[in-house]
Amino acid sequence: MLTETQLRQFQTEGCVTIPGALLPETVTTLLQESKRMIAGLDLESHPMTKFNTGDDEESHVGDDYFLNSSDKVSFFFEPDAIDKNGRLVREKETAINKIGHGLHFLNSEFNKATINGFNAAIASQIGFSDPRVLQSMVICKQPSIGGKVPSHQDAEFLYTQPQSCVGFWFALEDCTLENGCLSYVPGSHFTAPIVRRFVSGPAGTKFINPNTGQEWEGFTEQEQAVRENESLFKTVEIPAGTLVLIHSNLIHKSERNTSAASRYAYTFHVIEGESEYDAQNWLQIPPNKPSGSLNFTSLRVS
Ligand SMILES: O=C(O)CCC(=O)C(=O)O
Ligand SMILES: [Fe+2]
Repeated sequence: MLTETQLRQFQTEGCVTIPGALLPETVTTLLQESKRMIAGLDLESHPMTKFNTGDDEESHVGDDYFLNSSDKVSFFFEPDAIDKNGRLVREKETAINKIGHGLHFLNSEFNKATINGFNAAIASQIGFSDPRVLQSMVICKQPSIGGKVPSHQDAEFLYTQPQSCVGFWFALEDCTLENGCLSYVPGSHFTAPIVRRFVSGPAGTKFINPNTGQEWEGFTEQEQAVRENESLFKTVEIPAGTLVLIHSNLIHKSERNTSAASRYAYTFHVIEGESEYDAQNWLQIPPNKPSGSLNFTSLRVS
């Protein structure tokens, strides 16, 4: 449960940190599980998909491997861990950017950390009536090459009508100023409308203007100013075990990891079952998955 102060902060700022949300032993288990999954990754059969939310033209986010990962445990590499011939230039243990997007139902430890009474109670406190877990991932933020996540709003990627997605982000290692801190513009969930959407179609992935449906033409100067004005961002250092709640419309980002320490985090996104999940969203859940249940996994525990 959130305290009243935490709930108020989420409502007014669009983001709140909840220390001690995971027991230390759960943090250890989830970290071990992440590393076990990476140890089991067979490089020979991997398509070497890169994941890059930056503006790099070369990014391969359109790959089927990425688009079809909603019901899998898929591994995405840091762009800087792969040379121009597609070969890994690091050990796989320090080369993975993220693992996703079906951990919440395919891995029993991540399932327990996701579908439980604590998370369900928070979901109901922040206004969900039918909370559904849509996607989950481990973000590794590897030492020295862990890429920055440019400022964005999660609703750009997980668009529902009305907007409903909330990110539940758990630090599995301390998140510090050196290893890729999160920061956000407090209150931007009220002031910054969603002006672009990341969609997939026959021609691959792209950003479109949600109002016109046409290709997105870039931020206006005013929109850009908010997203690039460092003084508007509030930086949060986050001890391991802390939960961070991120509102669908909140402008947030994270920095490159320039340190020698990794910054593992587990995050899943919840949407309201009664909201319409848009058919153009890049992430589509195949019918009858996971394993015969409804499209999304209900966060309610019975
Ligand atoms: O972990 C990060 O660096 C970025 C996280 C993020 O943007 C999210 O979970 O929505
Ligand atoms: Fe995000």
